[in-house]
Amino acid sequence: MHPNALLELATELLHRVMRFDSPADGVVSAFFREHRALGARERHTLAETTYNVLRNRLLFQHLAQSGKGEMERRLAILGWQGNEGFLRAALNEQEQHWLEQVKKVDRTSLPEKLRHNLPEWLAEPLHAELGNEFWPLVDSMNQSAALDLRVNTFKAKRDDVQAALAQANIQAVPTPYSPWGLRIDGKPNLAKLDVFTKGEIEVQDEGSQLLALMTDAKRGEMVVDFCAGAGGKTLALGAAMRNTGMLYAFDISGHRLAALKPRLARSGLSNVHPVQIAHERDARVKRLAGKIDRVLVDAPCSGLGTLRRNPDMKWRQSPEAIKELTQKQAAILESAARLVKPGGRLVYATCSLLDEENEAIARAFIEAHGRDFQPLPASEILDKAHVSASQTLVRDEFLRLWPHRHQTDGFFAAAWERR
Ligand SMILES: C[S@@+](CC[C@H](N)C(=O)[O-])C[C@H]1O[C@@H](n2cnc3c(N)ncnc32)[C@H](O)[C@@H]1O
Repeated sequence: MHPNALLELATELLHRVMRFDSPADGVVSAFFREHRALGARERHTLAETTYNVLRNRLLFQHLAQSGKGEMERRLAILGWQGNEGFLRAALNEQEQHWLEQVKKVDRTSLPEKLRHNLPEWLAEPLHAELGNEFWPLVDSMNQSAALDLRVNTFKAKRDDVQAALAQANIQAVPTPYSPWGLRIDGKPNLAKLDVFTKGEIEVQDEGSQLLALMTDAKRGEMVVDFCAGAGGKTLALGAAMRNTGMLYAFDISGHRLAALKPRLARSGLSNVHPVQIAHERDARVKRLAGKIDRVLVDAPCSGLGTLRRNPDMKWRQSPEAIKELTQKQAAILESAARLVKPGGRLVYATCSLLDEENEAIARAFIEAHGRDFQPLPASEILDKAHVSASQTLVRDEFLRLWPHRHQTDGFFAAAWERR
């Protein structure tokens, strides 16, 4: 493809993504389906350029002010993640000159907001919470995430999967905390590997694995994954239950639950029952009141812990949207709590970094239900689950994961036992 044609495609893709009306990964996939002739390297350049612009939006928009022509084209030039010579061949003389000038700007001398590339409403609470660790967090969120796998322990052992991957020239090392995890170097295509087609592995961030470990579902139990989505955690819970007992996967989204089906088929689990509910107070939920051993609420949240993978979230979220989410989170937790039987466990989790979606929800819950629910310290649960260095993963009684500290997405979890 002619260099300028690829740059034009990057420009068009940025136009679409930067409407911020739907998630960037979906927009990129739809764009690739429209342009089937694109080769792997071209797709890589387009996707990585887009993500680089999303990560550095404020900085690039500032730098782009000095250039001429379409804004999105200038942003694509600044964020280019392909061959440099190829890019140069796409630029006219004026653009080449502009780019040379822009490269000379001392970025370290720019105002803070152009260096952290976060909206102010997000930068402020993170700064207040983290102090000196704010900048390491910013750096870690601007890098792409490692590829983590969860070994399906119902079907395979971690060592054996690691050896099978090595045979396929894929180097994997055990994840530092989760006893189920392997971390892979690079982003190899896994879909055709035997270990994948036989259901011995699933792609899952180590932090997500730790949420399933916090739930500690056991053989023969009745378990509810209240917000199961496409079932990342459901599959981990089902494997921990050794395919026994009964695991309900609830969600209001039929298409997310549909995406669970092929994963279930690969996993070899037959103890999972996906149920599409209308809302958290659905009659099918009420029927199970007081009967469930473990309930995981992986609540809908701002997703701000996943900025390494979804940098568009920081531009698509707003304080108003988060406020609405917190009301939903409290309502879902309230309903889900009714399912738990005496002696049973309730886990509330998010992939958000914000106190208001995490500790604040957990504390309000315990304030209202302290008589019925006893907090369980996360470090004790994690120790029992053979998670290494559990003390480094918690704050107060809660699990609190940060990309810059733990090389996972940002996660929160609180656990209680029903008295
Ligand atoms: C964080 S995602 C779940 C991710 C999933 N647990 C996984 O591991 O892949 C939150 C899910 O909550 C679902 N949801 C939103 N409102 C809900 C409600 N009122 N009751 C149950 N699920 C809900 C969303 O459809 C979404 O799939």
